[in-house]
Parts: sequence; structure tokens; C-alpha cells
Amino acid sequence: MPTSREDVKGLVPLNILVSALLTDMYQITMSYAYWKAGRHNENAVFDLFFRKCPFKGQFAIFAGLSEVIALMNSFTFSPSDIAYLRTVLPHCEEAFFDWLGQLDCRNVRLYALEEGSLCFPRIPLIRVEGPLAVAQLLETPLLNLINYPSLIATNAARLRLAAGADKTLLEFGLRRAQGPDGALSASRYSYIGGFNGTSNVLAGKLIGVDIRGTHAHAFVQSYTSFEQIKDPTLDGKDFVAIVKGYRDRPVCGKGSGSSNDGELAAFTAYAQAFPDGFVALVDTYDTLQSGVPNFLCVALALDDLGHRALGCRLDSGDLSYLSQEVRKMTTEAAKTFNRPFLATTNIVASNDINEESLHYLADQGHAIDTFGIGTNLVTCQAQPALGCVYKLVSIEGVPRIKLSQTTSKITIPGRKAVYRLLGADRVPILDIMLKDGEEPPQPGVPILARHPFVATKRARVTPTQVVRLQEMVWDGQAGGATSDMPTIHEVRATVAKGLKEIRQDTLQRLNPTPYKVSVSEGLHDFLHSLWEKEAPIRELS
Ligand SMILES: Nc1ncnc2c1ncn2[C@@H]1O[C@H](COP(=O)(O)OP(=O)(O)OP(=O)(O)O)[C@@H](O)[C@H]1O
Ligand SMILES: O=P(O)(O)OC[C@H]1O[C@H](OP(=O)(O)OP(=O)(O)O)[C@H](O)[C@@H]1O
Ligand SMILES: O=C(O)c1cccnc1
Ligand SMILES: [Mg+2]
Repeated sequence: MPTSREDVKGLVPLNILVSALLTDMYQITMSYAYWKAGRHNENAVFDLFFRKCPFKGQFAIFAGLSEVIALMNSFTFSPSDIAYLRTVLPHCEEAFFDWLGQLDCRNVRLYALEEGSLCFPRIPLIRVEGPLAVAQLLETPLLNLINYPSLIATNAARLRLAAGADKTLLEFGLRRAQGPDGALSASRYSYIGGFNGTSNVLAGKLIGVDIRGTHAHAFVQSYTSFEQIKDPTLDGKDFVAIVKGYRDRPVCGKGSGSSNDGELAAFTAYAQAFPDGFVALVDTYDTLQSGVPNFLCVALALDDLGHRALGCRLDSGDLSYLSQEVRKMTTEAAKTFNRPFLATTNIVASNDINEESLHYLADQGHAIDTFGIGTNLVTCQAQPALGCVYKLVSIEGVPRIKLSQTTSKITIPGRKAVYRLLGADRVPILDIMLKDGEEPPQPGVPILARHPFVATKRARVTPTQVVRLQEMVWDGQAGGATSDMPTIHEVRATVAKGLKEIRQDTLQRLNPTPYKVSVSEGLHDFLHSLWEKEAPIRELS
């Protein structure tokens, strides 16, 4: 086990801030109290789960696991961390700090869902088993490492569902994200959730997400005339003259005389720099009167030299109307100039796009091929946090329950096994939690599945397949991570597979059907007996 961050072998957290000290103060004070009482090494089991799906939906995507493993791998308080903690907890005994300074995750085991799995309320996404104090200290960093990744992956998946499988989705949120870490996580986990790429260059380098981009208004504004183009050539030909030749011909009946020459010069210069990667931002002055005719001039000139323009980007206005008008113009130009490729030119749209606007566009009709989505994706404006919690469910082998006036906040006690029961065509029917030691469900054998809290909600299920949802992913005693972490591409494929297999009415925007999460008869009875045992009986007078 490592003794300092520098010694760590294998996976380390992407963000240097992720460490044992990135925690809430109460984790340290509780650890001291556990230590002082001699309880720090008692065997504890914690479950990490959420109670309500985000975005008024009925599903979520589990993400962030590989960073959790990276934390486990490097979890240690450095000498300077310990020196700092001494200053904030001056009354704590010196031996506590000695003990804290040698802590690591060698006695911890983690069981988790596969990263990228579809997940549902109350199902433990991660189960942590280990010495009470260490497992307690892991609460805050684990929640931090799972909540936002899972939220953003879910948000991205919802945007993918709203846009349709055939659209290209690009994450453009770096400038609006909650700091550098929020931005990098957004790029990574939106890719996992179904986006195709990001504008974030660092995400390309560090994580391997495909990076893409167009250009900004500044590039167009910076040109006022063709005089700013010092060298008019492309491939040894007078490219500027070819572009101007198209400018002087009616392109789709629009443009001549009314288009902006500075904009045309800007497009020309950009095409000289990227003859095979030309995408024009067409809304700087007037999309239909200037931007699109200018785009067509440059696209035609490029084609004369054997280069294919990629498309144009709309960043304002009614994207439904404008995209359809752009498509009409490019289709007409394709006919007029006998250049069929123009009819399928890629129309990119950006500007405050969110799930609602994607549904609105789908309802209204549009001709957009690619959506660039920033602010609403990375800030998860519709729901800025996922409420994963981390609850003690067993201590020294004794199952523990947490009661609440709010039934949904009652925890399901004890170490549990979690299964997904599949019906015909591998469609999941429900998830079921069993008490530790209960016989796993068997294909073809009926099992009674009960709602944990509503006695009347129960169903007998005969699965055709049974999938165990949690696998051991960290075994400190056996050297740490139990297998190599999947690549982001593999996790993305897991998300896509889960979304394809689930009942589609669970995914729909309006009135999605809740997915059933249940407990076995044995766990149901146990939960309710412990509930009764722990709940005080009120005295009424
Ligand atoms: N969490 C749960 N665990 C186990 N059984 C449940 C759960 N929730 C509901 N049930 C039971 O599953 C059955 C179907 O419940 P559901 O709420 O889906 O009703 P439905 O709308 O009539 O069914 P469906 O949508 O499948 O046609 C009922 O018998 C109900 O009691
Ligand atoms: O709208 P988002 O989903 O966040 O997508 C990213 C936005 O960032 C860029 O411009 P910026 O917003 O900086 O300026 P502009 O809208 O005034 O062009 C881009 O043109 C989009 O509008
Ligand atoms: O490449 C783009 O078009 C882009 C990148 C970031 C933000 N807005 C747009
Ligand atoms: Mg904007």
C-alpha cells in the first residue's frame, strides 16, 4: 500500500484534489470518537444509493466508479495533512494522529454495479465493507465522486433520448461549467451518457474523448474585407477569385448584393486554413441574407478544388425555422450547381439548448444534424444535484436500520445481494434485494417480490434470466482493484445497452413508468421487524 501520493502505483485520481482530506470535518471527528472508544476497527457495512431519480425521470446512470477505485488506491493522509489536522484538533491524543497517518484501504472491500449501468432508487450502487472508521471516512469523497458523474451521465442520456439516435451531440460547456473539475467531468461523463464529443481539448488529451469544434463570432467580426487576406491562394489556385466568382452569381436567389463581405472574407480565410474541415458560423450578421449565401460561395469554391465543406452552425434565432430554411437553400444550391453534397450539408445548432428545447424542436420539425450543448448540460440546470446518500446498514455483523418520519428515508438494513430479474428478450422486470445468505433467484423459478414499504404492492416474478448487479470491485487484502477499469468507450457501450434493453416507457419524458425496486419476502419481514423493534411506541394521552 502506498505511503504517499507519489508512491501510488496504478490508477490515481484524475484530479489532484481528490484525496483522503477532501472530506467533511465530521468524518474526522467521528473517526476520533470511534478511535477513542476503541471501535475504529469494528466491521462496518455502508450502502451508497439515491432515493429519487433526477430530472423528474424514472432512471439514472451509475458513473464515477473508476475514480472511486483510484481514490481507494491512493487513500492516505500525507504527513502535511496530519500536521494540519493536529492544528484543527489540538485536544486529540497524539496516538490518534499516528493511527490516522498510517490508514489506507487495505482492509476495505467494495461491491458495485457495473459503471454505466441503469440504476434505480434504493438499490445500493456501492457497498463498502471494512473497518468502521475507514468506511466512515470514505462517505464524503465517495458521494462526491459518484453524485455529479452519475447526474451528468443521466442528463446526457436524456438529451440523447430527446435528440434521437441519429443526431451528433457535442458538449460545449467548458466556459460555463462549475470550475475546471466540473468541466472535465462534464466532458467525460456526457460522452459516457451518449454524447459524441466535446470542445474541451484537455478532455481529449487526458480522457480520450473525441474533440470537435467550429469557430466563434470573433473570427467573423475580425474580418472587414478581402484586403485582409494577404495570400489569396489555396492549392496553388486563386481561391479568393473563385469565391468572389460565386459571390457575383445568384446563389439560391439570395445573397447577391446583400451579403456581408467581411463575413465572406472570414469564411474564405477559414477555409484556406481548414479546406477539409470547414464549418461556417452563419449568424453573425444575418443568417439567411448573408451567412448562408456566404457559406455556399465558399463551399462551392472548395468543391471546385476537390475539398468538401462540412457544414454551417446556427447560434441564435428560431432554430426550427432557420434550420429548415438553411436546408431549403442548400438543397436548391445543390440542384442549381449540380453539387449533391450540398443538400446533406451538416447543420449544427447551438445556443442554450436543453432537453425541453430538443423536444420542442422535434415537435416543430427541424433540419439540424448536430447539437452543441453547453450550459444546460454541464450545470444540470434542470436538477443541479443527485441526492446519493451513504448509510450504515450493518455493524459487527448486526444489521442496522435508520428510521424516519418520511418513509422513503428509512434504510434497508443489513448486507444485501441485489439482482435484476429479466423477462423475455432480456427486458428487465424489476430489481430485487435479498438478505445476505438467502438463495439467489433462479431462472424459471417464481419468486415473490415485495415493495419494501407498501404491503399491498407485491408481485410473483418468474425470471427468464437473473443478473447479479453488484460485483466485488476492490479487495484491499487481495491487492486492490479486482480487475482493470473499463475504458470510457466500454462504459458508453454499457449505457447504450442498458437504455436499449429497458422498457421504453420507463425512459419517456411524460409520465414515465416507474421501474420496480423490491425486496424478497425474507428481507421485507426482517426490515419490518427491525423497524418495529427500533421505533419507540408513542404514549398518547
Ligand atoms: N416495488 C414493487 N415491488 C414488487 N411489486 C410491486 C412493486 N410495485 C408494484 N408492484 C406490484 O406489481 C404489480 C404491477 O404494478 P404496477 O404498479 O406496474 O401496476 P400496473 O400499472 O397495473 O402494471 P403494468 O404497468 O405492469 O401493467 C402489482 O401487483 C403491484 O402490486
Ligand atoms: O449556449 P450553450 O448551450 O451554453 O452553448 C455554448 C455557447 O457558447 C458559445 O457562445 P457564447 O454563449 O459564449 O456566446 P453567444 O451565445 O453570445 O454567441 C456558443 O456559440 C454557444 O452559444
Ligand atoms: O466549437 C464550437 O462551435 C463551440 C465551442 C465551445 C462553445 N461554443 C461553441
Ligand atoms: Mg450563448
